[in-house]
Amino acid sequence: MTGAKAQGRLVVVSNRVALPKQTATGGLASAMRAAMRERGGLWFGWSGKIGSDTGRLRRVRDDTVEYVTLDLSRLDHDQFYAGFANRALWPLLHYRPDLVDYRREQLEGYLRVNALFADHLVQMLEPDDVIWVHDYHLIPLAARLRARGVKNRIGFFLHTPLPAAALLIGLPRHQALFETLSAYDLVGLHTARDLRALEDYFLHEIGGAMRPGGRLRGPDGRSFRAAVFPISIDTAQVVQSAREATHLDEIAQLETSLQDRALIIGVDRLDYSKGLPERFRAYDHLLEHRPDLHRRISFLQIAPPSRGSVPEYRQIRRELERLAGHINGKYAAPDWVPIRYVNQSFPHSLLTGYYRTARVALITPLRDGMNLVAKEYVACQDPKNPGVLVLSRFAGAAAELGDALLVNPADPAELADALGRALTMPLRERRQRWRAMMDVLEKQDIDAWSKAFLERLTS
Ligand SMILES: O=P(O)(O)OC[C@H]1O[C@H](O[C@H]2O[C@H](CO)[C@@H](O)[C@H](O)[C@H]2O)[C@H](O)[C@@H](O)[C@@H]1O
Ligand SMILES: O=c1ccn([C@@H]2O[C@H](COP(=O)(O)OP(=O)(O)O)[C@@H](O)[C@H]2O)c(=O)[nH]1
Repeated sequence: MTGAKAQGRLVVVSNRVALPKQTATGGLASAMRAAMRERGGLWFGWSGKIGSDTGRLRRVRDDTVEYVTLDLSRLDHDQFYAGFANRALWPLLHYRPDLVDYRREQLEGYLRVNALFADHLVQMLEPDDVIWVHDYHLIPLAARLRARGVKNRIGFFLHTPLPAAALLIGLPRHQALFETLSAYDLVGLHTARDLRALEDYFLHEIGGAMRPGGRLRGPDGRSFRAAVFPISIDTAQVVQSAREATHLDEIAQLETSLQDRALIIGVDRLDYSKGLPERFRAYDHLLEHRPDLHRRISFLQIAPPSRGSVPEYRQIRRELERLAGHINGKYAAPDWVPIRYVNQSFPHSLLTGYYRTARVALITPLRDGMNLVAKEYVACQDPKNPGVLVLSRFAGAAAELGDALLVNPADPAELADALGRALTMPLRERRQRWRAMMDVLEKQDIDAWSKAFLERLTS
């Protein structure tokens, strides 16, 4: 970090901002909160509020971080956040072209809000600031800043997967959007697969080139670096939080309610990318084929509602209610409920206790940029008696956590087998797998991630 610090204040820009004392249910907010705590600086983004006008600024200071947030008007919110970002880009980036609902006026709203972010930001910037922009909501922001004369170093990190170029080109006006990445100095991605997709897109779809030294050149002649920086968690803090949570009343209550049954846990925003219906069907499959497990296990799925203004999210919520009801109706006994399905968010400190109580974590997104819950689950385990992580091959975390039981989430039988194996895994094997994953998380924590990115950006 020293290299970056010498170059001035850190200015983070993201749509979602983790304001002090707010429960942050998304990984970007959780991770950047931890990263900003270490470094300090300015964090600029959406306030999370819809006002009568776009543009009202709110300022809060908390220790070393100054938060400046912007209200969005209903129209801007609907076109930018609930529209182009989450009805066109999100499904595209998660390999779901069938769900992409592209509308030109929403793209225009998206570009308008990016220009507005640039207008406000320009007024707050100092010449030595290092600017770090986050995620698919703000892809064209650097181009808008450059057009306003900003010469500072600007980095971009994509928190979602980047799908194959063949999918990216299906988006109308894709080049006008994605070629603006060349206005950044550095573009960071979670995995080598995402980086390959970016290179392939620039080299083979839009007439870019690879320059000697590995910089990518866009068709506009600007060049930038692109590299892999897998995001992580504040490992030491999460370990400590899980130890402390063992004393919480809520954890004792959960343990009492389990009556010695093994707890399986899932924690996901209610999002179609998280593979929740497939997971519920796999659990159904397990109960159907393993009657010996009835009454001996309990599955807690925490799924806080997310992006409720987007129709696909309301639909997945209805589908899951139906599936949970179906499974409980089929197998429940007067003293046993197979699925506890909870549409509520919990403070991070309490979640760490739930993770530690669980014998198995079932984390099976169809596609996920990283999935920090997987990493948090591992960090929260009791080293003497760790639980088992069942993890989708298609979560970015699988690239680093190869000692989890890796599964294809689309196959309920494969998933059910992995779950059965996790529930009976001998202690020795659980410890070996946990130790190998913990070694990764102790070395690659959130601090190492932000240092690596910022050092590369400022070198
Ligand atoms: O801001 P929301 O619309 O409420 O959504 C929450 C966040 O979801 C996505 O998170 C991603 O970032 C995580 C950290 O890198 C990563 O582990 C996960 O795989 C991603 O899904 C989204 O990318 C964020 O912008 C949202 O804030
Ligand atoms: O009730 C909840 C549910 C989730 N989270 C946190 O939200 C983040 C979710 O990040 P992840 O990368 O797994 O997925 P995303 O939601 O960003 O797609 C993790 O830090 C969770 O601990 C939380 O604090 N409370």
